[in-house]
Amino acid sequence: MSKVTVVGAGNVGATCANVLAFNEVADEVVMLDVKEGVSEGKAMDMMQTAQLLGFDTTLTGCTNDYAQTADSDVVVITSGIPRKPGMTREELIGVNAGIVKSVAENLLKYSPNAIIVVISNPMDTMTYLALKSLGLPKNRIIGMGGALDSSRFKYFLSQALGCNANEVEGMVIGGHGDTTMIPLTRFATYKGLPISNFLSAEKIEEVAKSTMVGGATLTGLLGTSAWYAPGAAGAFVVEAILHNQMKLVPCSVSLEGEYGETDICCGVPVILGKNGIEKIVELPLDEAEKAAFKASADAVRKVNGALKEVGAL
Ligand SMILES: NC(=O)c1ccc[n+]([C@@H]2O[C@H](COP(=O)([O-])OP(=O)(O)OC[C@H]3O[C@@H](n4cnc5c(N)ncnc54)[C@H](O)[C@@H]3O)[C@@H](O)[C@H]2O)c1
Ligand SMILES: O=C(O)C[C@H](O)C(=O)O
Repeated sequence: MSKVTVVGAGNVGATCANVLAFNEVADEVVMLDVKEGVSEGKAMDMMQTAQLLGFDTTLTGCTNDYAQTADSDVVVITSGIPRKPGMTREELIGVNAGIVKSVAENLLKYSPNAIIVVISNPMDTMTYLALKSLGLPKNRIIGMGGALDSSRFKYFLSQALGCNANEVEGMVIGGHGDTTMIPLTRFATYKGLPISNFLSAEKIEEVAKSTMVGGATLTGLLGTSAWYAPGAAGAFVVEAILHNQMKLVPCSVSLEGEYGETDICCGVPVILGKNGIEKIVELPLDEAEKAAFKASADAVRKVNGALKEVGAL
C-alpha cells in the first residue's frame, strides 16, 4: 500500500491531491490543513468524483491531525501563503519559513522514512530550511520548481513553434525565481533537433523571458499565484519517486560541489526514483550558462541568509 500526504489543502495542495488520485499514483492520499473542515470537505468532494472519473485511490482529509499522515511514503508541503500581484516569491519568507519548518517537523514524527517534496515559496530557500532543520539525507529532500518551470518553457516553445508541447524538450535549471531561472535554450529541441533550426534568436529570447516570469504573469491575471500546473507538477514529481520511474527532472536539491556550489539547494537535473534523488546529473554547461548558474545560486544564497533574520535557522 502506498501513501502520500499533502499538507496545505489550498489551491496547489488540493490540485496536487486531485491529480494524484485521478492518476492513481498512490493507494491513499491524505490532505492536511489548519483550516477546520477544509481538507475533509475537499477530500469528500474529490471522492465523489471517483466513480465519474474511474479511480480507486482513497482520499481523506484532516484538520491538523498528523496521526492521520502516519507512514506516508512521500509527503508534499504546500502550506503557506502565496504571493499577490506585484510581489516576489522571496517576500513570502517571513510567514512561510515558520510554517514550513513546523509542518516538516510534524510530518517527520509520524513518517520517519518519508521523502519530502517542498513546494511552498520561496521554494529553494524552504527546501534548504527543510534540509537544515530535519537533518535527513539529501536524497530525501526535494524542492519542486524545475518540473513546473520546464513545463512552462515547453508550453511557450510550443506556442512559438506552433506545435504540440509534447513534441518539444527543454529544461529550466537554477533558482525558482523571476530573475534566477535559467531556461536552457541551447539544449532545447523540437523533434530532437535544436530549436535554433526553427526559431530566430529574438524569438528564443522572448520564450526564455516569458518562461522566467511565467508565475508572475499568472499571478497578475489571477490575483493569486497559479495552481493547476503547480499542482500537476507536484504530482508528477511524486509519481516519478513512488513509481521508481528514474525520470530526469530538474529539482531543487542540496549541492555538495556539483555545478561548483555547496551549502545550497538549487535547481539542477536529477534522476528521480524510489530513493528520491537517485543521482544529480551534471550538464556540460558553456561559460555563459555557468555564469548564469553562479549568479542564480548567489541570489538564492542571499535569500537563505534571511532564514536567520526570521529566526527559522
Ligand atoms: N514551487 C512552486 O513551483 C510553486 C508553485 C505554486 C505555488 N507555490 C507556493 O505554494 C504555496 C501554496 O500556494 P497556494 O496557492 O496553494 O496557497 P493557498 O492559500 O491556496 O493554500 C495554502 C494552504 O496552506 C494552509 N496552511 C497554512 N499554514 C498551514 C499549516 N501550518 N499547516 C497546514 N496548512 C497550512 C492554508 O490554510 C491554505 O489552505 C505558496 O507558498 C505558493 O507561493 C509554489
Ligand atoms: O509564481 C508564484 O508565486 C507561484 C509559483 O512559484 C509559480 O511559479 O507558479
